[in-house]
Amino acid sequence: MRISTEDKILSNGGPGSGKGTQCEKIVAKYGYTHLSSGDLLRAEVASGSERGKQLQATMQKGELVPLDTVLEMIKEAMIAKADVSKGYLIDGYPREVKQGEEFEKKIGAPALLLYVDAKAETMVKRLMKRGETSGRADDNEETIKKRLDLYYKATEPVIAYYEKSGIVRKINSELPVDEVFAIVEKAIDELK
Ligand SMILES: Nc1ncnc2c1ncn2[C@@H]1O[C@H](COP(=O)(O)OP(=O)(O)O)[C@@H](O)[C@H]1O
Ligand SMILES: Nc1ncnc2c1ncn2[C@H]1C[C@H](O)[C@@H](COP(=O)(O)OP(=O)(O)O)O1
Ligand SMILES: [Mg+2]
Repeated sequence: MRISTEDKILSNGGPGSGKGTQCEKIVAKYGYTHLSSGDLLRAEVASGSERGKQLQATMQKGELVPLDTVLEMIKEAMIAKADVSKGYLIDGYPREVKQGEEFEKKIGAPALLLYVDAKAETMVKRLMKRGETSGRADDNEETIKKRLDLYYKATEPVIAYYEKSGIVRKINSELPVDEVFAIVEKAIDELK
């Protein structure tokens, strides 16, 4: 499956930076198909499948699930929406450079990477707050710390990897949600 470049936007950034929040607003305004790797994985866990049980254990530890699993899920979800999609907004993928390389090989190059950026301190605060109601097994102090460490080690290099192709737009996510979205809108509108 190859999907044209202009039909793919990536949303990346640390845990709790605000990717999901901005993606929701993008979907409401632009009608893209939102595919969050974390949501896809949590749906698999919720299904109670054997594969889901293994994923659950990995996610609870704040680690990355195997590349093949997550790429296969994204690909399947893209195919399922191919007829109706006005373009895809892929959230939380790639989380390591290797995932980016495989994505380019199997699906194609993206047009834009929204780099949703917030300070570590801000992300921890937001995740602890989210944890009060999210019911997510990974929104606890210990796992948050591991996710942050892994983010700086494995995922930040992804941003540098895409900088080379000039598609990265850094979004200051320290601002209130609507102000963040104004920056996001500008980045997307520049594509047109
Ligand atoms: N710009 C913002 N200002 C304040 N709180 C925010 C902002 N963006 C997101 N949040 C809050 O931070 C938490 C994490 O946001 P979320 O979108 O789930 O992040 P991610 O998908 O990157 O983990 C949520 O509880 C959300 O309401
Ligand atoms: N692309 C990917 N590769 C490997 N593991 C992934 C993944 N996307 C998500 N996961 C796993 C590990 C993450 O810690 C967990 C939660 O992901 P998420 O919902 O995208 O987190 P958040 O939105 O808080 O950044 O799921
Ligand atoms: Mg999210």
